[in-house]
Amino acid sequence: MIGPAALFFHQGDYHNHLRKLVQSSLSLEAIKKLIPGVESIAISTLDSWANGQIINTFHGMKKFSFEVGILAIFGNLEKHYREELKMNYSILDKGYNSFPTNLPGTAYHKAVLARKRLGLILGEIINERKEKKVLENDLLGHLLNFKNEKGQILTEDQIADNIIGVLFAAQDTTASALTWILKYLHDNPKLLEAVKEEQKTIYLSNENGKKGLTWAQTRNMPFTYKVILESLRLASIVSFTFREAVVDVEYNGYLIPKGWKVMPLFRNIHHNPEYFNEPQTFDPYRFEVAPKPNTYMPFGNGSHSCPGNELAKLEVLILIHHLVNKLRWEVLGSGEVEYSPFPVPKNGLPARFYDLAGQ
Ligand code: HEM
Repeated sequence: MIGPAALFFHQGDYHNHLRKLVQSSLSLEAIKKLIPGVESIAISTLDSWANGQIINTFHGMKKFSFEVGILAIFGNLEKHYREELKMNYSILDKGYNSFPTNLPGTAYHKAVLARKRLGLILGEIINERKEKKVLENDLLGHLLNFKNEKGQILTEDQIADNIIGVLFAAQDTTASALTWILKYLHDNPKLLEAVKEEQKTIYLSNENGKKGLTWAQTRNMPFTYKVILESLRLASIVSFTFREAVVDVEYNGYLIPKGWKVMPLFRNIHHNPEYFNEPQTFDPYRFEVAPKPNTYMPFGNGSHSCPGNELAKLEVLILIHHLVNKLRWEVLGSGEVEYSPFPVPKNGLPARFYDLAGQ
């Protein structure tokens, strides 16, 4: 449903080539340039919540992370394309994990049709780009310009699968992280005050937000950054991954034979008291000391680790900056967790948001 040619389903040469393309479109140099765009998406997202109605925080954050994903992939894409992609992707999103009954009316069937339409829309965008012949530095530009050592280029299907793959990898993960951060800060008023203080100083130096955030400012939010690290540890959004033993491996006296599937459980490592004292306590200050090597892996590890981790942290910092400077929020939901499939506070953390200036 996501697309068989998406990079995370592959290894070897094809994976290496694609990973380089994705990595270079999400490098520090590339994401620096996205700051004004991400900021304007953050501001309009928050403005739409500020009237006190009940918001499903996770759904709201999903809209935000999707728009940021579109920006990183296509740069400034025309509005009608953005809307069509958004509408069809949300149908795909509802059906990709449903029981695969391909009968009219089922979520699965609707998702299959939406996936076909997404392929067509992406085809149109690709053709337009090719006609314009401009060399863009976004992910689509990198995918279109690729040629391997034999001079082969990527097919339209390979490009479409990888675009949908990146959107898939980027959306729920980042939205879940943001939702947990809002919950943890709400539950820990002293920590929220410390974040506010840090962000207020930056806001004031930007003439009450009249000037946009700079790259240097986003790299100098030490406490907010620790809140993000600790939220990723405690929530462990991607709680495990799959690997396959490519040779016989001996581990702790056990033999893992070649070909066996291995499932490293990041959450168990993140919640192990040997590595993180009182692991169930939300304590950003623990990150004043760097964790031991290989005990902190919210973005995975090795050749498939997350190429979007810097963009994810950047967009979270930007959203939190504007959130704490402009709004206060009341959480209405309980503390329970549900898996959809990523862990999210129950019912997406229903909350009311109020404009601080209007009070
Ligand atoms: C807080 C947000 C995020 C978290 C927690 C997260 C976590 C992860 C993890 C744990 C993996 C590795 C899975 C494995 O090893 O099997 C991964 C892979 C990946 N992530 Fe992220 N991610 C986040 C945001 C993003 C964003 C914003 C993007 C892109 C814009 C992205 C793109 C990818 C891609 C393309 C892969 C597959 C890499 C490969 O197979 O080589 N992620 N992510």
